[in-house]
Amino acid sequence: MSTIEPLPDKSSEASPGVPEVPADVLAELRSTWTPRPAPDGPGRAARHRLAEAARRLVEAVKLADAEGDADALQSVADDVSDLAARIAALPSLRDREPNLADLQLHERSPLVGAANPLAPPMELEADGPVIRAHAVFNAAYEGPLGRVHGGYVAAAFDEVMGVAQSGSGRLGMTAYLTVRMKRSTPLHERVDYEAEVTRVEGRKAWVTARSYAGGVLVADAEGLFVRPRALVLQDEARAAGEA
Ligand SMILES: CCCCCCCC(=O)SCCNC(=O)CCNC(=O)[C@H](O)C(C)(C)COP(=O)(O)OP(=O)(O)OC[C@H]1O[C@@H](n2cnc3c(N)ncnc32)[C@H](O)[C@@H]1OP(=O)(O)O
Repeated sequence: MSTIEPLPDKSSEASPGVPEVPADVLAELRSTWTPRPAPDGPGRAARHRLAEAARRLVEAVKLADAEGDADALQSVADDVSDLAARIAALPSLRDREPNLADLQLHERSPLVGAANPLAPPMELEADGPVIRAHAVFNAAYEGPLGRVHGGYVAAAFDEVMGVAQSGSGRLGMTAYLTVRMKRSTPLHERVDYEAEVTRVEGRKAWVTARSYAGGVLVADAEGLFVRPRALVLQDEARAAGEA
């Protein structure tokens, strides 16, 4: 198995075809995913703890043996069902307008959200124009035995690349995402990601990304992010108002 050099520091490199984005604009674009801050109060800390407990619960359920004690499984199914009802009876985000902290990707996303039990969660950081991330996928993400399911391999890329597109100076939606899975992505060990914008044309931005396990390239991806026409019209109206 060939290994590669540690991920290069590209923080000071400008790619041809990618406009220079002023630091303040970039900071604003990236404000929806800032690296995860400490919880802003005891309620949020408790919510993160609940999500982490739910992650352990999901993995434990996934691994529960059908050949074990059926009565014990029925009993914990009753307990989990009661717990779900207790949580659903607590005040819900469905009942109020979300605030900025609720809307942050690092809070709510199914890949990086600390409050979302579906998220491993991935950790994100900016290194100049390059977005780096890492994650450990537990047994709940298993596709082929001992390996991450291909859909989650692609989803992790979409998240990292969706953040990296801010290097284009604007945000768009994933129009296409092509992932080349060169090797299996392993469970239970750290997977590293890096992504950056490689080309910008009008409202289209192309982003490439790579993932590594133990320093070995396991997958790479290319995606097109398109700023929706409706948002472009809003941008133009705002710019005309400011002129
Ligand atoms: C706004 C910030 C959100 C951040 C989200 C981050 C990542 C995500 O996970 S997004 C969720 C998954 N993605 C989606 O749900 C996207 C669904 N699709 C859409 O909403 C629309 O098709 C959208 C926005 C991509 C394009 O729609 P629209 O604004 O009408 O653009 P449209 O006029 O059709 O196309 C614009 C240009 O893009 C090109 N284009 C659009 N889609 C594609 C595609 N799939 N492949 C190649 N080119 C495409 C068109 O050919 C056109 O090119 P040109 O200007 O050269 O003729």
